[in-house]
Amino acid sequence: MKNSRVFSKRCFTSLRIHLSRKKGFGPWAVLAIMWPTGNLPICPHPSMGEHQIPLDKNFYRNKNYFIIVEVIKKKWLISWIGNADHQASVEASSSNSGPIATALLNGERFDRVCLLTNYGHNRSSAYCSWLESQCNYDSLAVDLQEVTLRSPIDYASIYAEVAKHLKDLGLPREGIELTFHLSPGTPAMAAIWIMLAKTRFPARLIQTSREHGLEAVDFPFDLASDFLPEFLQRSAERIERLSQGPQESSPQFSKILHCSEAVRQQVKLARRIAAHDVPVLILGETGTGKELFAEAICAASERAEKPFIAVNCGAIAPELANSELFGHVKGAFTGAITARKGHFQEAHGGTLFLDEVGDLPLETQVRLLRVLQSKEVTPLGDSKAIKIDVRIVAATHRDLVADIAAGRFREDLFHRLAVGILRLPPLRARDDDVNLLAAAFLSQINADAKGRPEAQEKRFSENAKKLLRLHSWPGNIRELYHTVLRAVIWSAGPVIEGEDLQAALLPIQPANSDLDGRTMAQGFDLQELLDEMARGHILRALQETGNRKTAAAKILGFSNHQTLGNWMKRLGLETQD
Ligand SMILES: Nc1ncnc2c1ncn2[C@@H]1O[C@H](COP(=O)(O)OP(=O)(O)OP(=O)(O)O)[C@@H](O)[C@H]1O
Repeated sequence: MKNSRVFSKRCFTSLRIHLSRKKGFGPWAVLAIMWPTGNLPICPHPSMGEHQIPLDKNFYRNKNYFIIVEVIKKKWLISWIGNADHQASVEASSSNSGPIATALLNGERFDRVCLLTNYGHNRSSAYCSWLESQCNYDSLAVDLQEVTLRSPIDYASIYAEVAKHLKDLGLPREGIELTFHLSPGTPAMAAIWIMLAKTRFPARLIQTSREHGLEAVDFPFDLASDFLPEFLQRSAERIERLSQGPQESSPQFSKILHCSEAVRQQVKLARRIAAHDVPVLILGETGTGKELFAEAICAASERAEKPFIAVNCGAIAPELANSELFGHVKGAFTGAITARKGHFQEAHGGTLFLDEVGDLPLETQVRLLRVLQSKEVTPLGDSKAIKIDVRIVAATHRDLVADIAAGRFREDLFHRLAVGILRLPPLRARDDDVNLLAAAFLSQINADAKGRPEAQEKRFSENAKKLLRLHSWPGNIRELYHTVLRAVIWSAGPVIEGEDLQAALLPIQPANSDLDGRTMAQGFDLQELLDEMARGHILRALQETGNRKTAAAKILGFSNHQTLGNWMKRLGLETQD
Protein backbone atom coordinates (compact mmCIF):
# COMPACT_ATOMS: atom_id res chain seq x y z
CA MET A 1 0.00 0.00 0.00
CA LYS A 2 1.86 3.06 -1.21
CA ASN A 3 -0.41 5.95 -0.52
CA SER A 4 -3.64 6.63 1.27
CA ARG A 5 -5.77 9.59 2.18
CA VAL A 6 -8.28 9.67 4.96
CA PHE A 7 -11.55 11.51 4.36
CA SER A 8 -12.78 12.16 7.83
CA LYS A 9 -16.49 12.28 8.64
CA ARG A 10 -17.53 12.96 5.08
CA CYS A 11 -20.29 11.31 3.14
CA PHE A 12 -20.22 10.58 -0.52
CA THR A 13 -23.25 9.65 -2.53
CA SER A 14 -21.04 8.48 -5.31
CA LEU A 15 -17.41 8.49 -6.04
CA ARG A 16 -15.80 8.91 -9.41
CA ILE A 17 -12.56 7.06 -9.53
CA HIS A 18 -10.07 7.56 -12.29
CA LEU A 19 -7.61 4.74 -12.73
CA SER A 20 -4.45 5.83 -14.38
CA ARG A 21 -0.74 5.42 -14.55
CA LYS A 22 0.45 7.38 -11.56
CA LYS A 23 3.90 8.90 -11.23
CA GLY A 24 6.05 6.41 -9.38
CA PHE A 25 3.33 3.79 -9.01
CA GLY A 26 4.25 1.50 -11.88
CA PRO A 27 1.83 0.33 -14.48
CA TRP A 28 -1.14 -0.73 -12.39
CA ALA A 29 -2.75 1.39 -9.77
CA VAL A 30 -5.95 0.39 -8.03
CA LEU A 31 -8.08 2.82 -6.16
CA ALA A 32 -10.24 1.22 -3.56
CA ILE A 33 -12.32 2.30 -0.62
CA MET A 34 -11.29 0.74 2.60
CA TRP A 35 -13.08 0.52 5.92
CA PRO A 36 -11.26 1.10 9.17
CA THR A 37 -12.11 -2.54 9.86
CA GLY A 38 -10.08 -3.61 6.89
CA ASN A 39 -12.85 -4.69 4.50
CA LEU A 40 -12.61 -3.76 0.90
CA PRO A 41 -16.23 -3.18 -0.09
CA ILE A 42 -15.30 -1.81 -3.49
CA CYS A 43 -12.34 -2.77 -5.54
CA PRO A 44 -12.54 -1.72 -9.18
CA HIS A 45 -10.90 -3.75 -11.85
CA PRO A 46 -7.24 -2.77 -12.16
CA SER A 47 -7.50 -1.38 -15.64
CA MET A 48 -7.37 2.15 -16.95
CA GLY A 49 -10.58 4.17 -17.10
CA GLU A 50 -13.21 5.79 -14.97
CA HIS A 51 -15.48 4.09 -12.48
CA GLN A 52 -18.64 5.56 -11.03
CA ILE A 53 -19.33 3.92 -7.69
CA PRO A 54 -22.66 4.50 -5.93
CA LEU A 55 -22.39 4.69 -2.15
CA ASP A 56 -25.08 4.20 0.45
CA LYS A 57 -25.10 7.49 2.34
CA ASN A 58 -26.46 6.16 5.64
CA PHE A 59 -24.25 3.15 5.67
CA TYR A 60 -21.14 5.27 5.41
CA ARG A 61 -22.16 7.99 7.83
CA ASN A 62 -19.70 8.91 10.60
CA LYS A 63 -17.02 6.61 9.37
CA ASN A 64 -13.58 7.41 8.09
CA TYR A 65 -12.86 6.51 4.49
CA PHE A 66 -9.49 5.57 3.26
CA ILE A 67 -8.82 6.06 -0.41
CA ILE A 68 -6.09 3.60 -1.15
CA VAL A 69 -3.76 3.66 -4.07
CA GLU A 70 -2.26 0.25 -4.25
CA VAL A 71 0.25 -1.02 -6.73
CA ILE A 72 -0.56 -4.40 -8.18
CA LYS A 73 2.59 -5.97 -9.49
CA LYS A 74 2.72 -8.86 -11.93
CA LYS A 75 4.32 -11.92 -10.41
CA TRP A 76 6.88 -13.88 -12.40
CA LEU A 77 8.42 -17.15 -11.29
CA ILE A 78 11.81 -18.04 -12.73
CA SER A 79 13.44 -21.41 -12.18
CA TRP A 80 15.68 -24.06 -13.63
CA ILE A 81 14.05 -27.38 -14.46
CA GLY A 82 15.78 -29.96 -12.26
CA ASN A 83 16.12 -33.70 -12.38
CA ALA A 84 13.53 -34.09 -9.60
CA ASP A 85 11.00 -32.20 -11.75
CA HIS A 86 11.57 -34.50 -14.72
CA GLN A 87 11.30 -37.57 -12.53
CA ALA A 88 8.06 -36.39 -10.94
CA SER A 89 6.53 -35.79 -14.36
CA VAL A 90 7.49 -39.26 -15.58
CA GLU A 91 6.53 -41.14 -12.43
CA ALA A 92 3.33 -39.09 -12.08
CA SER A 93 3.03 -39.98 -8.41
CA SER A 94 0.47 -37.91 -6.56
CA SER A 95 2.66 -37.68 -3.44
CA ASN A 96 5.55 -35.96 -5.20
CA SER A 97 5.02 -33.47 -8.00
CA GLY A 98 8.58 -32.10 -7.97
CA PRO A 99 9.80 -28.67 -6.82
CA ILE A 100 8.31 -26.49 -9.58
CA ALA A 101 4.81 -28.03 -9.56
CA THR A 102 4.81 -27.97 -5.73
CA ALA A 103 5.46 -24.23 -5.81
CA LEU A 104 2.74 -23.61 -8.38
CA LEU A 105 0.15 -25.82 -6.70
CA ASN A 106 0.74 -24.68 -3.13
CA GLY A 107 1.84 -21.08 -3.39
CA GLU A 108 0.41 -17.87 -4.72
CA ARG A 109 -0.54 -17.54 -8.38
CA PHE A 110 2.06 -16.39 -10.84
CA ASP A 111 1.29 -14.38 -13.97
CA ARG A 112 4.25 -15.80 -15.84
CA VAL A 113 6.46 -18.84 -15.35
CA CYS A 114 9.86 -18.83 -17.09
CA LEU A 115 11.83 -22.05 -16.96
CA LEU A 116 15.47 -22.46 -17.88
CA THR A 117 16.71 -25.85 -18.98
CA ASN A 118 19.99 -27.45 -19.89
CA TYR A 119 18.25 -30.78 -20.71
CA GLY A 120 17.32 -31.72 -24.27
CA HIS A 121 14.52 -29.98 -26.13
CA ASN A 122 12.07 -32.90 -26.27
CA ARG A 123 12.40 -33.78 -22.60
CA SER A 124 11.97 -30.18 -21.46
CA SER A 125 8.98 -29.49 -23.75
CA ALA A 126 7.31 -32.68 -22.53
CA TYR A 127 7.87 -31.52 -18.96
CA CYS A 128 6.30 -28.12 -19.68
CA SER A 129 3.18 -29.75 -21.19
CA TRP A 130 2.90 -31.99 -18.13
CA LEU A 131 3.30 -28.97 -15.81
CA GLU A 132 0.60 -27.01 -17.65
CA SER A 133 -1.77 -29.97 -17.33
CA GLN A 134 -1.06 -30.36 -13.60
CA CYS A 135 -1.68 -26.80 -12.49
CA ASN A 136 -5.20 -25.68 -11.83
CA TYR A 137 -4.55 -22.29 -13.44
CA ASP A 138 -7.11 -21.28 -16.09
CA SER A 139 -4.35 -21.06 -18.62
CA LEU A 140 -0.80 -21.48 -17.46
CA ALA A 141 1.67 -20.47 -20.16
CA VAL A 142 5.17 -21.66 -19.44
CA ASP A 143 8.09 -19.99 -21.24
CA LEU A 144 10.93 -22.38 -21.87
CA GLN A 145 14.47 -21.16 -22.43
CA GLU A 146 17.05 -23.67 -23.54
CA VAL A 147 20.53 -22.89 -22.30
CA THR A 148 23.93 -24.41 -23.02
CA LEU A 149 26.17 -24.66 -19.98
CA ARG A 150 29.78 -25.79 -19.82
CA SER A 151 28.56 -27.94 -16.94
CA PRO A 152 25.68 -27.68 -14.46
CA ILE A 153 28.23 -26.84 -11.74
CA ASP A 154 30.18 -24.24 -13.73
CA TYR A 155 29.41 -20.99 -11.90
CA ALA A 156 30.71 -18.70 -14.64
CA SER A 157 28.52 -20.08 -17.40
CA ILE A 158 25.46 -20.38 -15.14
CA TYR A 159 25.89 -16.75 -14.11
CA ALA A 160 26.44 -15.52 -17.67
CA GLU A 161 23.46 -17.42 -19.11
CA VAL A 162 21.03 -16.55 -16.33
CA ALA A 163 22.00 -12.87 -16.27
CA LYS A 164 21.68 -12.70 -20.07
CA HIS A 165 18.25 -14.32 -20.00
CA LEU A 166 16.98 -11.99 -17.25
CA LYS A 167 18.26 -8.99 -19.20
CA ASP A 168 16.58 -10.27 -22.39
CA LEU A 169 13.34 -10.38 -20.41
CA GLY A 170 13.84 -6.67 -19.72
CA LEU A 171 14.45 -7.22 -16.01
CA PRO A 172 14.57 -5.72 -13.47
CA ARG A 173 11.41 -3.86 -14.41
CA GLU A 174 8.96 -1.70 -12.50
CA GLY A 175 5.67 -3.48 -12.01
CA ILE A 176 7.18 -6.98 -12.02
CA GLU A 177 7.74 -8.87 -8.78
CA LEU A 178 10.31 -11.57 -9.40
CA THR A 179 10.57 -14.88 -7.57
CA PHE A 180 13.47 -17.31 -8.04
CA HIS A 181 12.99 -20.96 -7.11
CA LEU A 182 16.12 -22.31 -5.43
CA SER A 183 15.28 -26.02 -5.29
CA PRO A 184 15.41 -27.24 -8.90
CA GLY A 185 18.92 -27.74 -10.28
CA THR A 186 22.37 -27.93 -8.76
CA PRO A 187 23.66 -26.09 -5.65
CA ALA A 188 25.73 -23.90 -8.01
CA MET A 189 22.51 -22.82 -9.73
CA ALA A 190 20.91 -22.01 -6.36
CA ALA A 191 23.98 -19.97 -5.34
CA ILE A 192 23.73 -17.88 -8.52
CA TRP A 193 20.02 -17.20 -7.89
CA ILE A 194 20.84 -15.93 -4.41
CA MET A 195 23.61 -13.71 -5.69
CA LEU A 196 21.49 -12.20 -8.45
CA ALA A 197 18.46 -11.73 -6.19
CA LYS A 198 20.55 -9.80 -3.70
CA THR A 199 22.22 -7.57 -6.27
CA ARG A 200 21.26 -6.94 -9.91
CA PHE A 201 17.81 -8.52 -10.08
CA PRO A 202 16.04 -8.00 -6.75
CA ALA A 203 13.79 -11.03 -6.23
CA ARG A 204 12.03 -13.09 -3.59
CA LEU A 205 13.45 -16.56 -3.07
CA ILE A 206 11.49 -19.73 -2.46
CA GLN A 207 12.33 -23.39 -1.94
CA THR A 208 10.35 -26.61 -1.68
CA SER A 209 10.95 -29.89 0.12
CA ARG A 210 8.93 -33.05 0.73
CA GLU A 211 8.93 -32.42 4.48
CA HIS A 212 7.99 -28.72 4.54
CA GLY A 213 6.39 -28.11 1.15
CA LEU A 214 6.82 -24.55 -0.09
CA GLU A 215 8.80 -22.05 1.99
CA ALA A 216 9.96 -18.46 1.50
CA VAL A 217 13.71 -18.20 1.94
CA ASP A 218 14.96 -15.29 3.95
CA PHE A 219 18.57 -14.24 4.36
CA PRO A 220 19.71 -12.11 7.29
CA PHE A 221 22.24 -10.35 5.08
CA ASP A 222 22.26 -8.17 2.04
CA LEU A 223 24.98 -8.55 -0.52
CA ALA A 224 24.47 -5.09 -2.02
CA SER A 225 24.87 -3.21 1.22
CA ASP A 226 27.56 -5.54 2.57
CA PHE A 227 29.62 -5.41 -0.58
CA LEU A 228 29.20 -1.87 -1.90
CA PRO A 229 30.67 0.06 1.05
CA GLU A 230 33.85 -1.93 0.53
CA PHE A 231 33.67 -1.15 -3.16
CA LEU A 232 33.44 2.56 -2.35
CA GLN A 233 36.50 2.27 -0.15
CA ARG A 234 38.41 0.51 -2.93
CA SER A 235 37.41 3.23 -5.38
CA ALA A 236 39.19 5.87 -3.28
CA GLU A 237 42.28 3.68 -3.30
CA ARG A 238 41.95 3.30 -7.08
CA ILE A 239 41.94 7.09 -7.53
CA GLU A 240 45.11 7.28 -5.45
CA ARG A 241 46.70 4.76 -7.79
CA LEU A 242 45.48 6.60 -10.89
CA SER A 243 47.42 9.64 -9.89
CA GLN A 244 51.07 9.66 -10.81
CA GLY A 245 53.69 12.38 -10.49
CA PRO A 246 53.67 15.34 -8.15
CA GLN A 247 50.34 16.73 -7.08
CA GLU A 248 49.62 20.06 -8.71
CA SER A 249 48.38 22.89 -6.57
CA SER A 250 45.17 23.65 -8.40
CA PRO A 251 43.85 27.11 -7.38
CA GLN A 252 40.39 26.12 -8.60
CA PHE A 253 39.86 24.34 -5.28
CA SER A 254 40.57 27.41 -3.15
CA LYS A 255 36.86 28.25 -2.88
CA ILE A 256 36.39 25.07 -0.86
CA LEU A 257 37.12 26.41 2.61
CA HIS A 258 38.16 23.81 5.18
CA CYS A 259 40.59 22.94 7.90
CA SER A 260 39.29 19.45 8.76
CA GLU A 261 41.28 16.38 7.79
CA ALA A 262 38.11 14.76 6.37
CA VAL A 263 37.63 17.49 3.75
CA ARG A 264 41.36 17.82 3.10
CA GLN A 265 41.39 14.17 1.99
CA GLN A 266 38.46 14.70 -0.36
CA VAL A 267 40.00 17.83 -1.90
CA LYS A 268 43.23 15.90 -2.42
CA LEU A 269 41.36 13.12 -4.22
CA ALA A 270 39.32 15.61 -6.25
CA ARG A 271 42.47 17.46 -7.38
CA ARG A 272 43.94 14.23 -8.61
CA ILE A 273 40.88 12.90 -10.31
CA ALA A 274 40.33 16.25 -12.08
CA ALA A 275 43.38 15.49 -14.19
CA HIS A 276 41.93 12.17 -15.41
CA ASP A 277 39.09 12.21 -17.90
CA VAL A 278 36.91 9.70 -16.01
CA PRO A 279 33.39 9.91 -14.55
CA VAL A 280 33.06 11.05 -10.95
CA LEU A 281 30.32 10.33 -8.43
CA ILE A 282 30.03 12.74 -5.50
CA LEU A 283 28.07 11.51 -2.49
CA GLY A 284 27.02 13.69 0.42
CA GLU A 285 24.10 15.17 2.29
CA THR A 286 22.37 18.24 0.92
CA GLY A 287 24.43 21.44 1.22
CA THR A 288 27.78 19.69 1.73
CA GLY A 289 29.31 21.32 -1.35
CA LYS A 290 28.82 18.69 -4.05
CA GLU A 291 28.24 21.28 -6.76
CA LEU A 292 31.20 23.35 -5.54
CA PHE A 293 33.42 20.26 -5.89
CA ALA A 294 31.98 19.50 -9.35
CA GLU A 295 32.75 23.04 -10.54
CA ALA A 296 36.29 22.85 -9.15
CA ILE A 297 36.90 19.48 -10.82
CA CYS A 298 35.73 20.89 -14.14
CA ALA A 299 37.78 24.09 -13.72
CA ALA A 300 40.92 22.08 -12.93
CA SER A 301 40.45 19.67 -15.84
CA GLU A 302 41.45 19.86 -19.48
CA ARG A 303 37.82 20.69 -20.25
CA ALA A 304 37.98 23.94 -18.21
CA GLU A 305 37.39 26.17 -21.24
CA LYS A 306 34.53 24.02 -22.53
CA PRO A 307 30.90 24.13 -21.33
CA PHE A 308 29.97 23.15 -17.77
CA ILE A 309 26.27 22.24 -17.78
CA ALA A 310 24.64 21.61 -14.38
CA VAL A 311 21.35 19.71 -14.40
CA ASN A 312 19.24 19.06 -11.31
CA CYS A 313 17.76 15.66 -12.22
CA GLY A 314 15.48 15.80 -9.15
CA ALA A 315 13.73 18.87 -10.53
CA ILE A 316 12.87 17.35 -13.93
CA ALA A 317 9.40 15.82 -14.33
CA PRO A 318 9.98 12.06 -14.94
CA GLU A 319 8.13 12.11 -18.26
CA LEU A 320 10.45 14.89 -19.54
CA ALA A 321 13.72 13.40 -18.29
CA ASN A 322 14.62 11.67 -21.59
CA SER A 323 13.89 14.72 -23.71
CA GLU A 324 15.74 17.07 -21.30
CA LEU A 325 18.88 14.94 -21.29
CA PHE A 326 18.94 13.52 -24.79
CA GLY A 327 16.86 16.08 -26.76
CA HIS A 328 13.99 15.57 -29.20
CA VAL A 329 13.06 16.28 -32.81
CA LYS A 330 10.08 18.39 -33.79
CA GLY A 331 6.84 16.41 -33.36
CA ALA A 332 8.48 13.66 -31.30
CA PHE A 333 5.57 13.89 -28.83
CA THR A 334 2.55 16.10 -28.20
CA GLY A 335 3.85 19.55 -27.39
CA ALA A 336 7.22 19.11 -29.12
CA ILE A 337 6.56 22.08 -31.41
CA THR A 338 10.25 22.62 -32.10
CA ALA A 339 13.32 20.43 -31.98
CA ARG A 340 15.40 20.74 -28.82
CA LYS A 341 19.01 19.88 -28.04
CA GLY A 342 19.40 17.82 -24.88
CA HIS A 343 21.87 18.64 -22.10
CA PHE A 344 24.29 16.03 -23.46
CA GLN A 345 24.61 17.92 -26.73
CA GLU A 346 24.84 21.25 -24.89
CA ALA A 347 27.74 19.90 -22.83
CA HIS A 348 29.57 18.48 -25.88
CA GLY A 349 33.31 18.76 -25.35
CA GLY A 350 32.85 19.77 -21.72
CA THR A 351 31.40 18.53 -18.43
CA LEU A 352 27.82 17.54 -17.59
CA PHE A 353 27.02 17.77 -13.88
CA LEU A 354 24.08 15.47 -13.10
CA ASP A 355 22.98 16.60 -9.65
CA GLU A 356 20.60 14.25 -7.79
CA VAL A 357 21.28 11.51 -10.33
CA GLY A 358 19.59 9.04 -7.94
CA ASP A 359 16.23 10.70 -8.71
CA LEU A 360 16.26 9.75 -12.40
CA PRO A 361 13.50 7.32 -13.41
CA LEU A 362 14.70 3.76 -14.11
CA GLU A 363 13.93 4.04 -17.81
CA THR A 364 16.14 7.14 -18.12
CA GLN A 365 18.86 5.34 -16.15
CA VAL A 366 18.85 2.62 -18.84
CA ARG A 367 19.19 5.22 -21.63
CA LEU A 368 21.89 7.06 -19.71
CA LEU A 369 23.88 3.87 -19.33
CA ARG A 370 23.58 3.21 -23.06
CA VAL A 371 24.75 6.75 -23.88
CA LEU A 372 27.75 6.40 -21.56
CA GLN A 373 28.68 3.08 -23.13
CA SER A 374 28.21 4.05 -26.77
CA LYS A 375 29.23 7.74 -26.46
CA GLU A 376 26.27 8.53 -28.72
CA VAL A 377 22.85 10.11 -28.11
CA THR A 378 19.72 9.60 -30.14
CA PRO A 379 17.21 12.43 -29.60
CA LEU A 380 13.61 11.28 -29.06
CA GLY A 381 11.85 10.71 -32.37
CA ASP A 382 15.11 10.57 -34.30
CA SER A 383 16.71 7.50 -35.76
CA LYS A 384 20.19 8.98 -36.17
CA ALA A 385 22.68 8.70 -33.31
CA ILE A 386 24.94 11.72 -32.64
CA LYS A 387 28.49 11.26 -31.34
CA ILE A 388 29.13 13.09 -28.08
CA ASP A 389 32.19 13.69 -25.95
CA VAL A 390 31.11 14.58 -22.42
CA ARG A 391 32.64 14.05 -19.01
CA ILE A 392 30.04 13.12 -16.42
CA VAL A 393 30.23 14.33 -12.85
CA ALA A 394 27.21 12.98 -10.97
CA ALA A 395 26.08 13.67 -7.42
CA THR A 396 23.40 12.54 -5.04
CA HIS A 397 22.38 12.93 -1.42
CA ARG A 398 20.57 9.57 -1.60
CA ASP A 399 21.78 6.29 -0.15
CA LEU A 400 22.52 4.64 -3.49
CA VAL A 401 23.48 1.38 -1.80
CA ALA A 402 19.97 1.10 -0.39
CA ASP A 403 18.49 2.25 -3.72
CA ILE A 404 20.37 -0.46 -5.60
CA ALA A 405 19.25 -3.10 -3.11
CA ALA A 406 15.65 -1.89 -3.49
CA GLY A 407 15.87 -1.90 -7.30
CA ARG A 408 15.49 1.90 -7.54
CA PHE A 409 18.93 2.51 -8.99
CA ARG A 410 20.69 0.36 -11.58
CA GLU A 411 23.82 -1.24 -10.29
CA ASP A 412 25.46 -1.26 -13.75
CA LEU A 413 24.96 2.51 -14.01
CA PHE A 414 26.38 2.96 -10.52
CA HIS A 415 29.59 1.14 -11.52
CA ARG A 416 29.80 3.17 -14.73
CA LEU A 417 29.52 6.51 -12.86
CA ALA A 418 31.55 5.60 -9.81
CA VAL A 419 35.00 5.38 -11.38
CA GLY A 420 36.03 8.07 -8.96
CA ILE A 421 33.99 8.48 -5.81
CA LEU A 422 34.11 11.45 -3.49
CA ARG A 423 32.28 11.26 -0.18
CA LEU A 424 31.72 14.67 1.33
CA PRO A 425 31.30 14.51 5.10
CA PRO A 426 28.42 16.38 6.77
CA LEU A 427 29.35 19.61 8.49
CA ARG A 428 28.86 18.07 11.97
CA ALA A 429 31.72 15.66 11.19
CA ARG A 430 34.17 18.36 10.08
CA ASP A 431 35.93 19.32 13.33
CA ASP A 432 36.64 23.07 13.32
CA ASP A 433 35.27 23.78 9.84
CA VAL A 434 32.11 25.32 11.35
CA ASN A 435 33.98 28.19 12.98
CA LEU A 436 36.21 28.71 9.97
CA LEU A 437 33.27 28.80 7.55
CA ALA A 438 31.13 30.95 9.85
CA ALA A 439 33.96 33.48 10.21
CA ALA A 440 34.49 33.52 6.42
CA PHE A 441 30.76 34.00 5.75
CA LEU A 442 30.57 36.78 8.36
CA SER A 443 33.48 38.69 6.87
CA GLN A 444 31.95 38.29 3.40
CA ILE A 445 28.60 39.63 4.68
CA ASN A 446 30.43 42.51 6.45
CA ALA A 447 32.29 43.33 3.24
CA ASP A 448 29.09 43.24 1.16
CA ALA A 449 27.37 45.61 3.63
CA LYS A 450 30.23 48.16 3.66
CA GLY A 451 29.22 51.57 2.44
CA ARG A 452 25.57 51.18 3.41
CA PRO A 453 24.47 53.86 5.91
CA GLU A 454 23.26 51.41 8.57
CA ALA A 455 26.21 49.02 8.10
CA GLN A 456 28.10 47.81 11.20
CA GLU A 457 31.13 45.56 11.28
CA LYS A 458 29.82 42.49 13.19
CA ARG A 459 31.59 39.79 15.18
CA PHE A 460 30.52 36.67 17.10
CA SER A 461 30.41 36.54 20.92
CA GLU A 462 32.03 33.50 22.59
CA ASN A 463 28.52 32.19 23.38
CA ALA A 464 27.48 32.43 19.74
CA LYS A 465 30.62 30.54 18.67
CA LYS A 466 29.81 27.82 21.18
CA LEU A 467 26.29 27.48 19.81
CA LEU A 468 27.67 27.25 16.27
CA ARG A 469 29.83 24.31 17.36
CA LEU A 470 26.95 22.55 19.14
CA HIS A 471 24.31 22.72 16.41
CA SER A 472 23.96 19.60 14.25
CA TRP A 473 23.54 21.47 10.89
CA PRO A 474 21.22 19.13 9.01
CA GLY A 475 21.26 21.56 6.07
CA ASN A 476 25.08 21.67 6.26
CA ILE A 477 27.01 24.61 4.77
CA ARG A 478 23.99 26.12 3.04
CA GLU A 479 22.18 26.24 6.40
CA LEU A 480 25.26 27.70 8.10
CA TYR A 481 25.50 30.55 5.58
CA HIS A 482 21.84 31.51 5.93
CA THR A 483 21.98 31.25 9.73
CA VAL A 484 24.94 33.65 9.84
CA LEU A 485 23.09 36.02 7.51
CA ARG A 486 19.96 35.92 9.71
CA ALA A 487 22.01 36.39 12.89
CA VAL A 488 23.63 39.51 11.36
CA ILE A 489 20.17 40.93 10.72
CA TRP A 490 18.74 39.92 14.15
CA SER A 491 21.63 41.39 16.18
CA ALA A 492 21.13 45.04 17.12
CA GLY A 493 24.73 45.93 18.04
CA PRO A 494 28.13 44.99 16.59
CA VAL A 495 28.29 41.73 18.59
CA ILE A 496 26.24 38.70 17.57
CA GLU A 497 25.15 37.30 20.93
CA GLY A 498 24.14 33.73 21.73
CA GLU A 499 20.45 34.74 21.73
CA ASP A 500 20.77 36.31 18.26
CA LEU A 501 22.22 33.10 16.93
CA GLN A 502 19.65 30.97 18.73
CA ALA A 503 16.91 33.06 17.12
CA ALA A 504 18.55 32.64 13.71
CA LEU A 505 18.75 28.86 13.93
CA LEU A 506 15.92 27.10 12.14
CA PRO A 507 13.76 25.22 14.65
CA ILE A 508 12.50 22.71 12.08
CA GLN A 509 14.86 19.91 11.23
CA PRO A 510 14.21 17.25 8.61
CA ALA A 511 12.47 14.09 9.77
CA ASN A 512 15.54 12.04 8.98
CA SER A 513 17.91 14.16 11.05
CA ASP A 514 20.03 12.12 13.40
CA LEU A 515 18.24 13.09 16.58
CA ASP A 516 14.77 13.48 15.18
CA GLY A 517 14.75 17.23 15.63
CA ARG A 518 16.87 17.45 18.79
CA THR A 519 20.35 18.84 18.96
CA MET A 520 23.19 17.18 20.82
CA ALA A 521 23.34 20.22 23.10
CA GLN A 522 19.83 19.49 24.37
CA GLY A 523 20.80 15.96 25.42
CA PHE A 524 18.54 12.95 24.83
CA ASP A 525 17.78 9.43 25.97
CA LEU A 526 18.57 7.11 23.05
CA GLN A 527 16.30 4.27 24.20
CA GLU A 528 13.41 6.65 24.75
CA LEU A 529 13.95 8.17 21.32
CA LEU A 530 13.97 4.75 19.64
CA ASP A 531 10.82 3.65 21.51
CA GLU A 532 9.07 6.84 20.48
CA MET A 533 9.93 6.19 16.84
CA ALA A 534 8.81 2.55 17.08
CA ARG A 535 5.46 3.61 18.61
CA GLY A 536 4.88 6.08 15.79
CA HIS A 537 5.63 3.58 13.03
CA ILE A 538 3.58 0.78 14.62
CA LEU A 539 0.54 3.05 15.00
CA ARG A 540 0.90 4.20 11.40
CA ALA A 541 1.10 0.63 10.11
CA LEU A 542 -1.98 -0.32 12.15
CA GLN A 543 -3.86 2.69 10.87
CA GLU A 544 -2.96 1.94 7.27
CA THR A 545 -4.06 -1.67 7.56
CA GLY A 546 -7.28 -0.98 9.41
CA ASN A 547 -5.81 -2.53 12.59
CA ARG A 548 -5.07 -5.87 10.95
CA LYS A 549 -2.10 -7.06 12.92
CA THR A 550 -0.88 -9.63 10.39
CA ALA A 551 -0.81 -7.06 7.58
CA ALA A 552 0.75 -4.43 9.87
CA ALA A 553 3.44 -6.92 10.97
CA LYS A 554 4.28 -7.53 7.30
CA ILE A 555 4.68 -3.79 6.62
CA LEU A 556 6.94 -3.46 9.67
CA GLY A 557 9.11 -6.39 8.65
CA PHE A 558 8.08 -8.69 11.52
CA SER A 559 7.82 -12.37 10.70
CA ASN A 560 4.41 -12.75 12.35
CA HIS A 561 1.71 -10.86 14.25
CA GLN A 562 2.81 -12.32 17.61
CA THR A 563 6.11 -10.43 17.33
CA LEU A 564 4.15 -7.24 16.68
CA GLY A 565 1.99 -8.04 19.73
CA ASN A 566 5.08 -8.40 21.91
CA TRP A 567 6.43 -5.06 20.74
CA MET A 568 3.09 -3.38 21.39
CA LYS A 569 2.97 -4.83 24.88
CA ARG A 570 6.47 -3.59 25.65
CA LEU A 571 5.74 -0.12 24.27
CA GLY A 572 2.45 0.14 26.19
CA LEU A 573 0.25 0.24 23.08
CA GLU A 574 -3.27 -1.12 23.41
CA THR A 575 -4.40 -3.61 20.76
CA GLN A 576 -7.33 -2.01 18.97
CA ASP A 577 -8.89 -5.12 17.47
N1 LIG B 1 33.77 24.11 1.81
C1 LIG B 1 33.02 25.15 1.43
N2 LIG B 1 33.51 26.39 1.50
C2 LIG B 1 32.76 27.43 1.17
N3 LIG B 1 31.50 27.37 0.74
C3 LIG B 1 30.95 26.16 0.63
C4 LIG B 1 31.69 24.98 0.97
N4 LIG B 1 30.90 23.92 0.75
C5 LIG B 1 29.73 24.41 0.32
N5 LIG B 1 29.76 25.76 0.25
C6 LIG B 1 28.64 26.62 -0.16
O1 LIG B 1 27.44 26.08 0.40
C7 LIG B 1 26.36 26.16 -0.51
C8 LIG B 1 25.85 24.74 -0.81
O2 LIG B 1 26.84 24.06 -1.55
P1 LIG B 1 26.47 23.14 -2.82
O3 LIG B 1 25.33 23.75 -3.59
O4 LIG B 1 27.72 22.87 -3.56
O5 LIG B 1 25.97 21.87 -2.03
P2 LIG B 1 25.31 20.53 -2.61
O6 LIG B 1 25.87 19.42 -1.81
O7 LIG B 1 25.46 20.50 -4.08
O8 LIG B 1 23.78 20.75 -2.19
P3 LIG B 1 22.48 20.01 -2.80
O9 LIG B 1 22.64 18.54 -2.53
O10 LIG B 1 21.36 20.61 -1.99
O11 LIG B 1 22.43 20.35 -4.25
C9 LIG B 1 26.88 26.85 -1.73
O12 LIG B 1 26.59 28.22 -1.64
C10 LIG B 1 28.40 26.63 -1.65
O13 LIG B 1 29.10 27.65 -2.30
